[in-house]
Amino acid sequence: MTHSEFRYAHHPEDVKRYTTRELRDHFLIPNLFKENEVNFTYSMYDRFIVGGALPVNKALKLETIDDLKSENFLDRRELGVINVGGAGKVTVDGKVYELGHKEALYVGQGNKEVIFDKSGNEQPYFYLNSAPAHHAYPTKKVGKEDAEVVNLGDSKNSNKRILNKLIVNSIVKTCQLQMGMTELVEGSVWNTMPPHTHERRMEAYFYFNLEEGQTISHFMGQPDETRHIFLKNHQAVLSPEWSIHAGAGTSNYTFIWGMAGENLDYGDMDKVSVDELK
Ligand SMILES: O=C[C@H](O)[C@@H](O)CC(=O)C(=O)O
Ligand SMILES: [Zn+2]
Repeated sequence: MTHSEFRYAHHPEDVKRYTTRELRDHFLIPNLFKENEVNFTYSMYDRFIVGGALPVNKALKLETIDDLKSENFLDRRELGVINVGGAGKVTVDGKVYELGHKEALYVGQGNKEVIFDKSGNEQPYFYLNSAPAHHAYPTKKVGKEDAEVVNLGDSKNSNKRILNKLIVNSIVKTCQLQMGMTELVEGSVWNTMPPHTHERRMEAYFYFNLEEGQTISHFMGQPDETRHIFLKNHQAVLSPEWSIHAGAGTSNYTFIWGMAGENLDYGDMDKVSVDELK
């Protein structure tokens, strides 16, 4: 079964007046994983789709949704998949890709049948990002050993983390999509601090590997007008092009970042220093 929810884009002047409830309704994606369902949130931020597929006792098909008005989901789109659970497999037009924990798959535009399933007894959790695409690039698996690893931060500033570029243009050809995974080292809690914006691209963060009973405060907003949203494990949040996107947990955690928009230049960021934040 497939569910989809629609989200409009927002003007930063309007968001200044949002209540906690409104911020959560518009930006937080609280329920990505439901048993035997594919759940999508279709946003007007670069028409980026955030989703989750949780095949428990049956395989799940990537079905089209009303918002697309296309016969197949990937007729005019590309898809990124990262498995944040146990061993799973994704079958793309008959070809099987085994995806272990923290492994990624790029699925090119034009593929008709995509099936998410378990590989054995373990429970896979497939996190999905999709963006409009105008060219069919080849489908490609990106395993842990294929990742481009960047060490960021230090324990003195509680932001020591390992950034893994997975679906980026130096590793796999894409039209718009960029995805990767950042792992916070034990004792470190801050991601993307110092923060940045990139008006050329929107972004979505998906937080996982957060221990039971812990929480993450995700920070958004223009650098001089910030707001926060408290998140639980397995929740995602949309980041408008005008917004910072950073977080601090009550413990360490891992998160997936996904972006789409004007360019494929990962390093195109407008950096903000911590003393500019308000
Ligand atoms: O535009 C890029 C993204 O915000 C992330 O890659 C940042 C991140 O993972 C980090 O600093 O921990
Ligand atoms: Zn960013």
